Amino acid sequence: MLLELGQVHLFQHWPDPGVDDHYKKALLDQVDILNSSYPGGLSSYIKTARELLADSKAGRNPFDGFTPSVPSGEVLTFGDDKFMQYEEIGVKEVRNAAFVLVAGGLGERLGYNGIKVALPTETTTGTCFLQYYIESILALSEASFKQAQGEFRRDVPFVIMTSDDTHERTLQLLESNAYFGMKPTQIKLLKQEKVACLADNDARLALDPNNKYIIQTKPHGHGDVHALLYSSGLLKEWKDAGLRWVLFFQDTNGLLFKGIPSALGVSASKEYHVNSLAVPRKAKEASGGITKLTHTDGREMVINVEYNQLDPLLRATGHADGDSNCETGYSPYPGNINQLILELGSYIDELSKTGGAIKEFINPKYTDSTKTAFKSSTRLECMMQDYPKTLPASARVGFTVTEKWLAYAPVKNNPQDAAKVPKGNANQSATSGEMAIYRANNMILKKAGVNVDNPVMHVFNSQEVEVWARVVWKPKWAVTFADVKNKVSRNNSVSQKSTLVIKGRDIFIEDLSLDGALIVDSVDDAKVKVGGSVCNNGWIMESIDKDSSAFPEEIRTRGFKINRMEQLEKSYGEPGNFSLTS
Ligand SMILES: O=c1ccn([C@@H]2O[C@H](COP(=O)(O)OP(=O)(O)O[C@H]3OC[C@@H](O)[C@H](O)[C@H]3O)[C@@H](O)[C@H]2O)c(=O)[nH]1
Ligand SMILES: [Mg+2]
Repeated sequence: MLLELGQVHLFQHWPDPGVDDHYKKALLDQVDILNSSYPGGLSSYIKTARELLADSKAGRNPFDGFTPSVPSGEVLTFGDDKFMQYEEIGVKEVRNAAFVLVAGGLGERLGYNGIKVALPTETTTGTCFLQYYIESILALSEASFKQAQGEFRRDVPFVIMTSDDTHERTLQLLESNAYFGMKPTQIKLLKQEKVACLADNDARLALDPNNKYIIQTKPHGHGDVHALLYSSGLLKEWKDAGLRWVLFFQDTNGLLFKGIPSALGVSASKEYHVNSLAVPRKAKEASGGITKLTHTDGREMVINVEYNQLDPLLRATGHADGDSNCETGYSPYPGNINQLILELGSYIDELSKTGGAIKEFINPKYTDSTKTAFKSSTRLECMMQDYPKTLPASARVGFTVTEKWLAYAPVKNNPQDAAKVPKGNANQSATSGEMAIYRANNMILKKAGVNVDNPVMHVFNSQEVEVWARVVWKPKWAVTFADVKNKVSRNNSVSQKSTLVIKGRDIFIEDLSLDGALIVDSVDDAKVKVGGSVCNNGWIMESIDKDSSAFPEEIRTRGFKINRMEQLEKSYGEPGNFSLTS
């Protein structure tokens, strides 16, 4: 097969039989993996690569013939009637959903030594991303099944796509934490394989510079998730079990689940086959723009245009300013946060046609303008949000825009790069990601009638951030705004220096005046009223030096530590009614 595919160079340097046989066999084992893990096998990979390499050499781009324009979608405002209705519908639908986390990326921009899902979302409680995701899925499904009295309770499936870079450590994180409360059978890990590198325009496979019996490989991108789900047989299993929705999300967004219920409500109400979540986007931010593309032949699609392609596309189609803000101070194109909600039936139909293959792209770096040689080997790549590109015109493809403070604060940049982000654009660092969680929780409490102090500005790791009271709650306390409103009543106030951690489910905040740190926990059958005046020295945030070896990497990367001076900590371990009033 390899000879037919023009890959004779892989063998030309081979010594006589009997020499290095075991390396030669290993090469063929590797070929076997590369062949079986790609939809259509290596022949399909090489064919596509030749086409895309020829297009790239000729300077044809995938957007040729398309004109971009601003699409219209569902725009939500946190806390209004429509938002709350969608949340209610969305929670109901969770029992028919499966969740998929793509976590195969190394996070080169972040430069963290561990896996990204092990990073703390915030350091008040130290909850890591994976724990937050799992507890959110559990809390949402609990809320969903509660509404469906008597209905068969299934375990809402959770899939994590890993890669060789993340697989072992993800598994270890789950195992050493008892799967954060999920049943081990509820979670499936699917590992993506890397793809073969290409050495030249003829798509000759590249050999590892240090070992001529190994084909060099690189990541193929998060688009692999579709082929993996399809070939795993899980989609069919889910369909047979009556599921309707598959929700995709990424590895480091501490606000991720705040936008899920309403967006799922939008999907269900509008019967969207594809619903992408978006937030207002600042020009030049590293997030793709949701764009309507109209082709000269009449074709139309609403699709993500990746951040590195938006500016050239706009310039090539008569927008001299390229990727720039409009009069609103934002890019007119909503920013893709890569949380996708797919309707399972149409998803399976589509993947049955494509085998899970996603439209790919190639990005070779040429040595010179003749475009005959590459600086280093290249490979095909694909993105999960490109799934709609092959859909028929009849597909219902929409998107939902929510406020940025509510739904998106990823941790993607290391402190040095985050400090260079233009003022007004998101830092996307561990520092800003943590602050965004406190801000969102304060904003939500404020909307529910709590008197919260305004934030103060602080500089940590050379980034200026708003510091609000450190308010954190477990997902089981509230998954929707209606839950928050139900658990907060009368006159409450929280000062800026405060820390409020709510760990139990039935904790009711009533006439609380907090100026300090308060941590409340309770078992599920305890009902606790939290009120009165709580005043203590609290937990103070102190700047630290990001280069000081005195602190672990998780702390250095945010530029502050929490000094736990004094707190009121209460835990209710027995069922019954309790009241904390001081
Ligand atoms: O091969 C891969 C690459 C990445 N991933 C995962 O895919 C997710 C996204 O990866 P990155 O964080 O590198 O993505 P980027 O920041 O480059 O862009 C992504 O998020 C922001 C959106 O606006 C972009 O449209 C989207 O492509 C992560 O969860 C990562 O772990 C894989 O699972 N496999
Ligand atoms: Mg990336």
